[in-house]
Amino acid sequence: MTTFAIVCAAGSGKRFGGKTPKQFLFLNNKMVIEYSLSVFENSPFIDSVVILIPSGYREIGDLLKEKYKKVILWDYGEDERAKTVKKGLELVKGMCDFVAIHDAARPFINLSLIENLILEVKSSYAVAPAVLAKDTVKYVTDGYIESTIPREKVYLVQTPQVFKFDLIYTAYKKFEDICFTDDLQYVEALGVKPKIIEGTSLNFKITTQEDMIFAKAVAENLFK
Ligand SMILES: Nc1ccn([C@@H]2O[C@H](COP(=O)(O)OP(=O)(O)OP(=O)(O)O)[C@@H](O)[C@H]2O)c(=O)n1
Ligand SMILES: C[C@](O)(CO)[C@H](O)COP(=O)(O)O
Repeated sequence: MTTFAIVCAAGSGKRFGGKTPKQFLFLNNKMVIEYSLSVFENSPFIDSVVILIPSGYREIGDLLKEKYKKVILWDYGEDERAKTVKKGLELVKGMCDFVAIHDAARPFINLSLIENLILEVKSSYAVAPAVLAKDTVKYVTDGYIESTIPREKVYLVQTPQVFKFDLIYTAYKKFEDICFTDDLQYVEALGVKPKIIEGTSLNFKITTQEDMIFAKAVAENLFK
């Protein structure tokens, strides 16, 4: 059984701001993207890695391919995350049985998370880490609360989202005109129920400048 990781690193970071995409900023002595690449590199459950980058960043693509032996190729992504993923799926078609789709902007994954996801995907075909909402959750329209959602049923879903390749490829093909915000939704749209396993709050996505303050603290204290 062959498992590839597709690392989505083609975003421009509009909400984060600045010139350099957030996934290429340095945290201690390596770029944000390198934290997850290191974990994939060291995981016995991942065979190869493909990276999608923004246009204009060829040097970084070459550097990462040189430094991480499992990175077999990089290519340019597209203007929407979903389109970037679709391109990645086309690139690895016919090469793997399972695929782990990951946000480069989520640096703090770990080896046991990868192991748990890969063990689970063999029976559930679509699986992702998620964390239960900690705060009370409100459904709001125009600034006013309409209802309170039972928080024991609300999970915040993360990446890597791991799939049987044929399932996610079929789903992306069928709904190729829709840009969902995560990959599970393509499978859900087929009528398949993906599995959730326990994630960790450390696996947050660096989206805004505020997140970078937390990322620096985590990198400094836990990942040095
Ligand atoms: N066209 C895109 C958009 C996003 N991504 C990647 O998908 C992940 C999650 O996306 P997000 O946090 O939204 O990143 P950006 O799109 O860069 O941010 P923004 O939406 O603020 O522009 C990131 O690793 C990002 O690089 C991608 O590969 N291709
Ligand atoms: C895929 C994802 O990280 C799951 O939480 C998220 O949906 C990405 O959303 P974004 O708008 O591309 O940041």
